[in-house]
Amino acid sequence: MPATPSPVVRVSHLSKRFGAHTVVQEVSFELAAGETLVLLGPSGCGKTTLLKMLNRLIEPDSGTVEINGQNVLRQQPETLRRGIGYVIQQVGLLPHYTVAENVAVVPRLLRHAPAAIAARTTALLTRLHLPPERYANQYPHQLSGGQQQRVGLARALAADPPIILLDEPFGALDPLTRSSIRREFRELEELRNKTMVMVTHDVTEAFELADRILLLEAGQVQQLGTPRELLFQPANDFVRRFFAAERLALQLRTLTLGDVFGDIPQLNRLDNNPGSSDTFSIQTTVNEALEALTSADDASSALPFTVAELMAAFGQALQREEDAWKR
Ligand SMILES: Nc1ncnc2c1ncn2[C@@H]1O[C@H](COP(=O)(O)OP(=O)(O)OP(=O)(O)O)[C@@H](O)[C@H]1O
Repeated sequence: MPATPSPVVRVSHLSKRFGAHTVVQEVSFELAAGETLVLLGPSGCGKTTLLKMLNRLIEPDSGTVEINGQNVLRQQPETLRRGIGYVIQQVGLLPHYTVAENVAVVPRLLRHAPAAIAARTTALLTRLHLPPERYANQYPHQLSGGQQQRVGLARALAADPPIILLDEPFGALDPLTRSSIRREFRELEELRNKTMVMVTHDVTEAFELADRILLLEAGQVQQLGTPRELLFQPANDFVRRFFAAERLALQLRTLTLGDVFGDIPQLNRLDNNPGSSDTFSIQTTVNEALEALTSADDASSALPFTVAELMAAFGQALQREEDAWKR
């Protein structure tokens, strides 16, 4: 059997107290390369404190953090942080530096060659929908909140760190901008192979971006698992209640056409049809298919079922999930 690759991040029994208040309690998890873990939970549950212990912005009282098998306490915090991208809600761009200069901060510290830095900056700004000829020489105050957030992301990616920590990266944006940046973020080639830990208190965001979710309450792990596990196999009443208000929306986003219709021939045809394979597949979520079927354009003509058929199949799939869990 091939050896299991060792985790990129390993957190063991991590705890932190502020005065008499235990903010993070005995938290453990491991992250494989390329995995996205979302830290989710109510305000004040310890998400940010946990995140900041990964790059030593906060030192733990007990427990260990290992990155690539090395205890972070044995590394210089500055060296450690240069190898880990960090994106925060407040963005923290340097106001008297241009966009390009802000993006280049870490590569300059790392003494990358100027030509390489310029090429990387241009590529990243282009990829993040900030055409460099227009934005490279602008200052942060000349940008919208969404654009500043993109520059913050470009800066975190500039030195190509394998690990990225994100603390409410879209928190300051209005809901529409937020959801469109989130879509871009999901599709960004630069992020495909990164190992990421992201803090949010937005349940939809967590479900859209996470491979696994770590749900915290009062510093304690309530459940660690895939979005689907948290939704369909809640570990306790807290987990169940946490998702109750948005349960239907999350179920629609979690179950796919493959889940609800099984392996039916029409769906296989979808996969094999070059005209539609980019748009719909058995991995398309019920939510995406529903949006297409109810939209004004004719994207839905590629779908071999109606809204009513989709909803009926969705209802049956939910029942199957619940029955499987009861067994
Ligand atoms: N430096 C500090 N000194 C004392 N208490 C702190 C400090 N930092 C955080 N806390 C407390 O620790 C608890 C957890 O804070 P933390 O910021 O980690 O929570 P959070 O889950 O990220 O919250 P939010 O979603 O509101 O940002 C809170 O009760 C907070 O008041």
